[in-house]
Amino acid sequence: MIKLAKKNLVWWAVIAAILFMILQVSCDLYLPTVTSNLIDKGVAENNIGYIWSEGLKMLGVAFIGVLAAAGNIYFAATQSQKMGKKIRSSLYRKIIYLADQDLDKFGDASLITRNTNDVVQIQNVMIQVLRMMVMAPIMLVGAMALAFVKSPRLTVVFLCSLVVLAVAVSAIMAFAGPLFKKLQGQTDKLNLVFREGLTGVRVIRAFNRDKYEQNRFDQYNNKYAKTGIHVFMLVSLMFPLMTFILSGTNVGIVWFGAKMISHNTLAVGNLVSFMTYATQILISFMMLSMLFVFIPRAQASASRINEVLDVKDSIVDPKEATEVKSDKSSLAFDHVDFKYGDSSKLALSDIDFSAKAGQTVAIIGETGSGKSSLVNLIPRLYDVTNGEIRINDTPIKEMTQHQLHKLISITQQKAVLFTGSVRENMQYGNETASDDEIWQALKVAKADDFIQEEGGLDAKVEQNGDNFSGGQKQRLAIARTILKNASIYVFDDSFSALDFKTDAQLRQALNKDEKIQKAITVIVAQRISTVADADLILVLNDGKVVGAGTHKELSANNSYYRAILDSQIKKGDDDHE
Ligand SMILES: Nc1ncnc2c1ncn2[C@@H]1O[C@H](COP(=O)(O)OP(=O)(O)OP(=O)(O)O)[C@@H](O)[C@H]1O
Repeated sequence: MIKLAKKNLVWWAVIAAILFMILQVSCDLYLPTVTSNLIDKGVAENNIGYIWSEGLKMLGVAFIGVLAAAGNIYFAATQSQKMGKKIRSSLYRKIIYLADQDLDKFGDASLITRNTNDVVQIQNVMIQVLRMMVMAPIMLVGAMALAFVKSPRLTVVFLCSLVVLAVAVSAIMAFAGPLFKKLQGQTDKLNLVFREGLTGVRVIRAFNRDKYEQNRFDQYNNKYAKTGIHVFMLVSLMFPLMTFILSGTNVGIVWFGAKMISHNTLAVGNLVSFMTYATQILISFMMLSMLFVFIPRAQASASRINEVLDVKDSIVDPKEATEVKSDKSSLAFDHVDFKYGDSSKLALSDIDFSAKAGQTVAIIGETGSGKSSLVNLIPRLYDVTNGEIRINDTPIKEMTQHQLHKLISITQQKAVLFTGSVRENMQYGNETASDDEIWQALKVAKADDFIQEEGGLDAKVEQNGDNFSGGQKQRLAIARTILKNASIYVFDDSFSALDFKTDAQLRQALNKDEKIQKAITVIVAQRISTVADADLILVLNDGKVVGAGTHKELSANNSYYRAILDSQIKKGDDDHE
């Protein structure tokens, strides 16, 4: 947590909070002495003038104490909120640039918990540190010294209470600390199940699994609640325990104090102030103990946050980037092998092909054959294991990711749209695109008709684009892709949600588009009809290229391609029957 605090502390707010706290504690420590003077010199000697002046002094000191407390709370809260904001910001920035394999390692639910719940834990503890951790030691030492001055003999009484309190609090802490850590882990699990249920709600209903999912959620929810009850029961035990020990201490002080008063070795005022100091000492001790319970909990959160922030970028930019020519597009895979993370099996092996400006490369193959893995290597979502990929004759590892991504425009297998207007979504890859250009792209993507019906470019796109059908979302994503000026356009199974007629019309329009004609198009598809016009078709099987050529060549002599072709002709016949 210290590492996180060092990077994100707002120093001026910390210093202001500490100064205000010192002022507040000084007032709190001075008040019992004023009380004692008021009783011994004012009340006992019936000195009305003295009572007035000390009374006003008391009010003044108490008022300054209240103002100081308000100042401390203000600056402690400012520091904690600003620190939380900085941590959330750094986390978000880190997550945006995390390589896909690292994102997969943490999982969405855990990353969300780390950016919300874990940051809140640190914020809460930061406020307490700036209040209690500053207040308690000063108060403890100050009150002990002043109490000792009032009566060294009576000090023995609260020293005994302090030992009892230390034993009780340590016992509670020993149980509560690990439970707090467990609670954080269970929050992760709960969020994971909740998120899965939320995203898969339609599947759950369609498969009648609502009871099963509800039970699964309840299981984690119960575990979380059970740990929560244990932990908070333990912590709330502190307060009655503290009251009990405090009352016992006061009884002891009054008992011995009364005897000392009867022997004229202690003044009444001193006994009253002594009791206040004893209370302050025990409260300070209690505050410190509470901090030792909460700090480990925040520590667990801090390590979870650091785990993300400390991830070494697996996709690294070169120290000195090469200038990339963008006048003539080219794409080359040079004997590329690729495997995921620690997997022992290659997902792609010996992929070797090249394409020039104006050409279309199509990739076809069974599900799981490695099509998406292959296109994900082009924008360096993953790095190749062996071999090299070159764009416009420059190895992609010699460009910065920013340079590389400027050269590529991609439509993913699952269309992703953002909340906002259609115009905002379209301008995502080309901020300066005019309305005319957007309409042109929508026309090519066969999306102009339904956008017109929806009310034009200002039409709303709801969360995940849920107010559009699957096919409409695909067409919008395709329009966004072609609106961007790029050297390579990648369509990862983007035509799958379109009907045959729209698919054919869209590809025809794409072929006529000037921008696309100057670039290279990579199309991943399942249907032969989608890839038949391509200049080069790669047939993938189990991560290997088992056929490469045009539709005519492959239909004539490639058994894998023929098998796909036959199955689709057969399916087409069946569909017509
Ligand atoms: N993130 C990942 N981590 C580990 N293995 C993966 C990952 N993504 C895919 N794979 C594995 O890599 C292989 C190729 O998957 P890929 O998604 O590239 O196939 P695909 O041909 O695009 O399939 P589909 O047509 O179903 O989209 C599969 O065996 C899959 O299990």
